[in-house]
Amino acid sequence: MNSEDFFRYADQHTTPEPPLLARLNRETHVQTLMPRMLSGHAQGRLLSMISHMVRPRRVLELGTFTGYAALCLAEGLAPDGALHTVEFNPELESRIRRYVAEAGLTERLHLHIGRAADVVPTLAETWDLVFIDADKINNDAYYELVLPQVRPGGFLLIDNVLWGGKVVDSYVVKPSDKDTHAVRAFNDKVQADERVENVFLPLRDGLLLVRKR
Ligand SMILES: C[S@@+](CC[C@H](N)C(=O)[O-])C[C@H]1O[C@@H](n2cnc3c(N)ncnc32)[C@H](O)[C@@H]1O
Repeated sequence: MNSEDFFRYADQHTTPEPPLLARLNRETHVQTLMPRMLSGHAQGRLLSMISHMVRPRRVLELGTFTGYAALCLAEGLAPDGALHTVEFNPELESRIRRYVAEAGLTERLHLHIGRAADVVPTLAETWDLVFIDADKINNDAYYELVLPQVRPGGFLLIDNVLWGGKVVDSYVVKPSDKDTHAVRAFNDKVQADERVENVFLPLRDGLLLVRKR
């Protein structure tokens, strides 16, 4: 049995996507150049489940893409909760806003078009839950930027920490492969970071679940 069989079985035993998300998933695959950036069915349901467990008042996402994960993370918001998401590609804006409106979240889901490093310092919030999923080479910069804004006991999720499997020791990384070096260094840093507790989930392309002490 290969890993495709395992992933298919896992999908078959995970609550299906809500219809709006299934439509956004399909539209993203038909109309965008890199649809595999979208979190997708199983990871999306995990983000929703974590959001329901945390019941966050304030959620931050870095890297919106078409808005799929933002909609999943918004599912568990507290009644007075709000989600801020940052995307630097303005071509994605109209689709994101259309789906946010269809989900009835226009008042609670705030899209910021700009670079994460520029937008985050302008948001005077204390975060209960943060999803870092933008340009991976800057994972560490975003982690250090947002960690002081996360409440003690709050959570961070960092996506693509397996980086297609290139993080494992047996993979020989070329010196020029800056992204892989950055993802490896970031994962090692979090593992040694006394400020947090962490669990590495080998779901999809790897999700690092971090709790600030
Ligand atoms: C992996 S995708 C996000 C997927 C989305 N979180 C989801 O799960 O459906 C990464 C996104 O980050 C955006 N991005 C890249 N660099 C960025 C930056 N410096 N600031 C904000 N967004 C950035 C890209 O344009 C892309 O849409």
